[in-house]
Amino acid sequence: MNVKRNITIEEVIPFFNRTRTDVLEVVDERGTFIGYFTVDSLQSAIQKGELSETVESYVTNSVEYKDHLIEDGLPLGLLKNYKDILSSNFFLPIINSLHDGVYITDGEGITLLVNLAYERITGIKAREVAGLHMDELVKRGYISQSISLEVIKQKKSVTRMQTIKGDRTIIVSGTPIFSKQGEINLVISSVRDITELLKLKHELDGLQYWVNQEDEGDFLKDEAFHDLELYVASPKTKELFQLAEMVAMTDAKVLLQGETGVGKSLIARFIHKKSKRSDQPFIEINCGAIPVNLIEAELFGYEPGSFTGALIKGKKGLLEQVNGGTLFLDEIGDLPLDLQVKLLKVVEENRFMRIGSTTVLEVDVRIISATHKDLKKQVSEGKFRDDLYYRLNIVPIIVPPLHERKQEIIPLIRRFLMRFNEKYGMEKTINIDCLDCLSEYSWPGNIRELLNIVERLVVTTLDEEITLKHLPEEYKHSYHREQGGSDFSLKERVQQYELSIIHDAMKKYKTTRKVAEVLGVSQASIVQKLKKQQN
Ligand SMILES: Nc1ncnc2c1ncn2[C@@H]1O[C@H](COP(=O)(O)OP(=O)(O)OP(=O)(O)O)[C@@H](O)[C@H]1O
Repeated sequence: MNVKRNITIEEVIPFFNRTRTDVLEVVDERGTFIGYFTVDSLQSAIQKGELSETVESYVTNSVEYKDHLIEDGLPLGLLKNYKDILSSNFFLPIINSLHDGVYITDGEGITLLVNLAYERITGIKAREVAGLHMDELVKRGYISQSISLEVIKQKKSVTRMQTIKGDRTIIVSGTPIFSKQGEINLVISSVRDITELLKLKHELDGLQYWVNQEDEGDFLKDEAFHDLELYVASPKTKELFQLAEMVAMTDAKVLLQGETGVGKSLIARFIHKKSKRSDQPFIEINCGAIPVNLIEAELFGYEPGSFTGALIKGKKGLLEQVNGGTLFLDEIGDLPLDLQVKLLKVVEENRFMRIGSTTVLEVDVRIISATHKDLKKQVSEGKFRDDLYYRLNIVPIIVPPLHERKQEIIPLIRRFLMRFNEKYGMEKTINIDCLDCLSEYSWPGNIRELLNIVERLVVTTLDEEITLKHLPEEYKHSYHREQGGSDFSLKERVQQYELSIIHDAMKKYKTTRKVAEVLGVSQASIVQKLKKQQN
């Protein structure tokens, strides 16, 4: 802070108050430095009653005052030595009183200061790292990645989520402090342990779930839900089941659409249970799983000796067996075109003939169909008859994939955990990081996959608590990728990355042969990598 040489002692007093300094620079009219005006001079001028004198008459040129000048709130002379400031009796207690961890490096990445909270959160002691370059810390394995170095490289603030000590999740935010010349003087990184926060978040999710349960009232208490072991864990799913309940009252044909494992069969059974046909049979046939030449015989039945391999007495088809009840045609998109014609007759008139018979049989069957394919596209490609499509699709019910109803993941895990604990007489729990990781996973196999992994974890985990280390690698890829770092070696990380590429490709191309072709490696290598991961 500088003052003009011709201002009076009286006028200079507020400058001392404002800047809390004890030395001011004095300049001439052109701004050229001519000396210092100190608080001692001020005192002596006041004692002498020379308040109307100019500061120039009290100017001193002694260089000892230079270090007392205040710049950016810090004494200029001391600015040369951050270590002294940072380790001063004034600064250390302040920084040690913070709940968040603080890590300070200079502009080169040399560790200057680590506070107590940092030691507590990371287990890394200040005396072990003081004076070390961040590169060295990474090399010695203290940390997997240095945020400070990234800040220095990018010349801007950087924030990352990291896993430390295997089970703690932390958020590290590094901020650069620039000099007037635009160079980085210091990098201040704050470290917050968010494990507890995540726990709270998931407890809240869990709570929300129970609140929803209360909210469901009679809807959930209905025994149809319990018989089917069906959980309604979000308003979206509730709407879906309310729609299903409404159509259950009628005989309207329902077409359920959605990815594999989302719960289409379950909804079909729910509709049946809620309908007036509930005490009649419910029969499910998977049109994609039965060989084409057998579907016809299965559905329509046949007369004695109508084809080679037929039973002597002939056979009742499913349509006859399910008379009065509900027939669920799963994977309807796989039904061959010639059978679609025959099915259309049943759908339109409730009439059909057994194979090898000329007698028309009449049945009263409700048909619910389902598909994971885009049936409309199949119609436009000539693979599915449009008349049949419109007949079956009176009420379309679209079941969204699990990754679109993320808030259901944790409640479902909890419910399935309870189910399998009960089934296997166990008392397993799942820790919060594991839940967090599973809630970030993409669930290509939807609820079926979730059900299977929870059962597998309950049965195969020896510890009482299921943690991240018990999860198969494929469930951890996106989690580690998202967190931008982990305590894994480079080799492990490369392997994880490689596997995530294979998994993404498997989702797209379905077969190991095609994936091998696309990725330019042998099929055996893909199979081997996937197998290795499962072991
Ligand atoms: N809301 C739910 N509550 C409890 N379990 C569910 C729920 N939805 C689905 N499931 C379970 O997930 C598994 C897969 O469901 P389902 O067989 O109905 O799926 P899908 O869509 O018919 O699959 P696909 O197309 O492969 O036949 C089943 O074990 C089912 O009981």
